[in-house]
Amino acid sequence: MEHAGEHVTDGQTLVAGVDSSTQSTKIVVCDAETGAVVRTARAPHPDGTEVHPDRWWDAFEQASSGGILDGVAAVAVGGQQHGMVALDETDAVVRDALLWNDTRSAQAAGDLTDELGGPSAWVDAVGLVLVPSFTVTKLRWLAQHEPENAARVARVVLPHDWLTGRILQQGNGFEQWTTDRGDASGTGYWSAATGDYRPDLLERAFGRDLAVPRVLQPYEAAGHTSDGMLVAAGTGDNMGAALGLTLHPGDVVVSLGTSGTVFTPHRSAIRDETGAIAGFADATGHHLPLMCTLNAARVLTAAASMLGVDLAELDRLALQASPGAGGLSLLPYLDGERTPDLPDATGTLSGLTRSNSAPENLARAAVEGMLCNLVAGVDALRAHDVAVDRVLLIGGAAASRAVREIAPGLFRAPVVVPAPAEYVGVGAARQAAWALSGEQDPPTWSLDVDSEYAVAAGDAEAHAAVVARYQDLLGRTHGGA
Ligand SMILES: Nc1ncnc2c1ncn2[C@@H]1O[C@H](COP(=O)(O)OP(=O)(O)O)[C@@H](O)[C@H]1O
Ligand SMILES: O=C(CO)[C@@H](O)[C@H](O)COP(=O)(O)O
Repeated sequence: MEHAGEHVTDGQTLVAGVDSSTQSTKIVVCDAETGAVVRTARAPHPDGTEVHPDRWWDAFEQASSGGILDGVAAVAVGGQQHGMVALDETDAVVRDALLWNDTRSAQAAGDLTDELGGPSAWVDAVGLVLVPSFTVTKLRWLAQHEPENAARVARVVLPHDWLTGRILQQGNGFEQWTTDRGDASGTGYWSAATGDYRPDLLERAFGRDLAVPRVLQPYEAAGHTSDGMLVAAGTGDNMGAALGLTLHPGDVVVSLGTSGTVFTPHRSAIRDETGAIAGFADATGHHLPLMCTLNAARVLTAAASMLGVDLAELDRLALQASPGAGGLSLLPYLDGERTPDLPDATGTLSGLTRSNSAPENLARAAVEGMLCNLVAGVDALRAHDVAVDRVLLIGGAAASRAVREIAPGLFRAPVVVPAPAEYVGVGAARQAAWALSGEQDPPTWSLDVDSEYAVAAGDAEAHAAVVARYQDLLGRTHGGA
C-alpha cells in the first residue's frame, strides 16, 4: 500500500478517480478545474483470473485508508472490463468473478458464435467477435459448468459497476445497480451502435433472463454517499484512460499494463469481422475501437525472471542488442492470447542459434515480441482508415526505456510518453468533475508530456523486417490466426 500527496490549497474543489484494474487499485485525487494530481495511493490485488470482488473492496479500503478521499466532492471508478460479477437476489456475490483474462469460456465463445451464425452475426448485433474475455461467454460457461451457482444468479454486473455500488452502499446512497456505455459495450449483450441491451443474447447465453444495470449517461451521477460525495457513472479502464488523456485526431493510445491495448476515440462504430478491433463505446458518448492482448507488461517481467535480472537491466540488455535480436523471436503468448484468439497458446522462442544465444537478444526479443502483437492492432486501425499520427504510450511498462526507444520503429509512428500518471484514474476523476459540473462537456484538462521518441533514422527497414518476421512466425506456428 502506497500513499503520496501534495498540499491542497483552500477553495480547491477536489475530485477522485479509482482505477480498479487487474493487478491493483490506484486512487488519484485531482483539482477539478485543472486536473492537477494532488494525491495518489495504490494497493495490490491478488493474482489470478478469478477473484472475489471483496478483494477489490479490500484494496480500495487500503488505498483510501490514509484519508485520500477527505474533502473530495466527487468520485468515479474506472474498472477492468468484462469481469462477470454474478449476484443473487440479496446482491450477495454468488462466486468469484471470472476476469477478462480468464480463458475457460473459450468453447462457450465458439458455441455462441456458431449458434448465432458466425462472427459477422455478433458484429452486427453488438460490434464484437466473441472471445473468452467477453462477459456473455462467461455466463454461458457458468450455466453449463456450475448449474447450482447459476440457479442462484439474479443479476450480473461488471467490476466497475460492483465497486460503484459498494461505495454507495456504505451509506444510504445506493438506489440501483448502474453502469455506463463504455463498460456495457464489452459485455456481448449491449450494443454501442444502438445504445440498447440485447436481452435475447443474454438469455441465449445463460438460458434465462437476468437483471442488468441501468446504463447511465456519461455525465450522470450514480448517486451520493451519506456524506454527500457524488459518485459518477464510472467506466471501463480503457475508456477511463482515453478520457484522462487529451487526445487529438491522429492520436492512438497504446497501453502496456497487464493487458496490452491499442485504442483511439472515434465518432462512429468500427465494424471488424476479423475480431482484431472490438467496437467498444467510449466514456463521452462516442466510440472507442480497441484491440487487446492478454500479454503485455508481464512478458517483460517473465523475460527478466528468465535472465535473472531486474527490469532496468532488461532494458539495458535489450538496447544493447540490434533490431531483430540476431534473428531470435519470441511469440509472447505466455497466458494464452486474446488477439489473435489463441486461448490455449503458449510462448514460442524461435530462431535460436549458437550465434544469437545471448542475454541481450533474449531481452530484445521479449520487447519486440510484446510490441509486435500490438503493432497488429495499430495496423488494424490503419486498415480501417484511422489516421495514426502519433502513439501515446501509457501503462506500467511505458516506463521501460527499451519499450520507448524500440516502439517508434515498430509502430512506424512517433511515440509520445505523457508525464507518468495513472491515466485510468485521471480519466475517472475527470468524469467525476464532469458529473459535478452539470455541464454538457467534460472540463478541459491539460496533458503534460514527459518525452517523445521518433523513428530512429536508418532503422525503419530493420524494424519492418522484424514485424514481417513475427507475422510469418505467427502464420507458421498458429496458421495465421
Ligand atoms: N519500468 C518498467 N518496465 C517494465 N514494466 C514495468 C515497469 N514498471 C512497471 N512495470 C509493469 O507494469 C505492470 C503494471 O502496470 P499497470 O498499468 O498498473 O497494470 P494494470 O493496470 O493492468 O494493473 C506490472 O506488470 C509491472 O511489472
Ligand atoms: O479486457 C480488456 C480490454 O478489453 C483489458 O484492458 C482489461 O480492461 C484489463 O485492463 P488492465 O488491467 O490491463 O488495465
